[in-house]
Amino acid sequence: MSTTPEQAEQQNTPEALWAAETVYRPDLFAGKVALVSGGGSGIGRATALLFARLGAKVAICGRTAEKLDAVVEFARARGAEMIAVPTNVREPEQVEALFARIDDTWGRLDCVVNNAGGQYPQQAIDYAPKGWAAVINNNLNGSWYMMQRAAQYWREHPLPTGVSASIVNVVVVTERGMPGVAHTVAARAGIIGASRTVAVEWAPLGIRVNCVAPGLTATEGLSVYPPEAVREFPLANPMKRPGTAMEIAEGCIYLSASSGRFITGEVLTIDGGGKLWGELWTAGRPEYYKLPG
Ligand SMILES: CCCCCCCCC/C=C/C(=O)SCCNC(=O)CCNC(=O)[C@H](O)C(C)(C)COP(=O)(O)OP(=O)(O)OC[C@H]1O[C@@H](n2cnc3c(N)ncnc32)[C@H](O)[C@@H]1OP(=O)(O)O
Ligand SMILES: NC(=O)C1=CN([C@@H]2O[C@H](COP(=O)(O)OP(=O)(O)OC[C@H]3O[C@@H](n4cnc5c(N)ncnc54)[C@H](OP(=O)(O)O)[C@@H]3O)[C@@H](O)[C@H]2O)C=CC1
Repeated sequence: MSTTPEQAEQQNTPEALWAAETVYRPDLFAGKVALVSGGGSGIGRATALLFARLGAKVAICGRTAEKLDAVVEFARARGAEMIAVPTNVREPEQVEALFARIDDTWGRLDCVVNNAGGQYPQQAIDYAPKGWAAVINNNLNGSWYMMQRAAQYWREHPLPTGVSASIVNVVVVTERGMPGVAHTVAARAGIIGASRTVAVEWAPLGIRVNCVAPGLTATEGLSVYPPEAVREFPLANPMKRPGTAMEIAEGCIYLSASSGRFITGEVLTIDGGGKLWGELWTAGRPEYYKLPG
């Protein structure tokens, strides 16, 4: 299947996501509650809408209330149960309030997709200490506060016997590094390491912890990259196309649902083979690496 960048963008609207084909059955998450961070746009919105289509009650969080409200309004108009809880995941007390709101609303939680994140492209040698700290805080600390609070929630409110709780952390592909975003690769490698560790520590609580590593995916998040880099992005994998938010969402659902019940501590890479072949210069291609001609 070939998808142009323009087609991938068209597939990122709420209407297209709601209508998109999915392999999952409509009642997969009936009676269950999912939390998706960064649910106001991109991969998070696609995942939240897919959970809702599959019968889950869904809480979405992010820093910008308007983006969250638009998703909730869209989903409720189609019969879904969804709430928006504006939250900066870097602030532990806001994370605390988020979990309190979910508990007050539904008294239950089954799945967390920790998708909120972001960075800026720059050659690493020029990072300011404040910039490095901001990216680490967003992607390592923020995701950690969410994971840890979720585990504490399940320790206090165990799910019925035989039902596992699931955390999916959306990271980046770390195997080859990624020029221009060393700060985020460091943060996400930290989350992968923490996930593998707590997958063992939290198994006695019935909690599975996995990661999804998207390759280049056509979302509004790409707007922070230089046009030269964005032009080259779709060529960064053997399929020579960007992934779609729905393709990443279906991976998150696979790990969150009973299909993932024997999977923990794993990283599911969804990148069209990008970690095997392809170049991704997020801050533009340096002169040294330019090809002749
Ligand atoms: C292999 C295949 C895989 C393929 C994988 C492909 C990966 C590429 C595609 C990835 C796509 C995505 O992740 S899409 C998601 C992208 N979306 C985003 O990244 C948006 C969210 N980003 C952010 O919020 C910001 O970038 C974040 C870094 C966290 C900044 O948060 P804050 O609000 O705390 O920070 P700010 O006040 O804005 O900035 C703090 C400092 O950071 C530095 N800073 C911030 N922006 C800067 C910039 N553009 N250039 C230089 N420096 C900057 C400065 O030092 C700032 O200090 P001052 O100088 O004092 O101001
Ligand atoms: N698109 C891609 O090619 C790839 C994306 N990823 C990762 O996937 C995830 C989703 O990105 P994508 O959908 O593409 O881009 P988006 O920019 O659309 O999504 C990021 C979301 O995270 C939210 N967010 C960011 N920081 C915080 C915070 N501190 N607290 C709460 N919410 C926050 C943003 O909302 P708000 O600003 O309102 O808070 C936004 O809705 C990110 O972690 C990204 O790094 C990984 C690899 C590739």
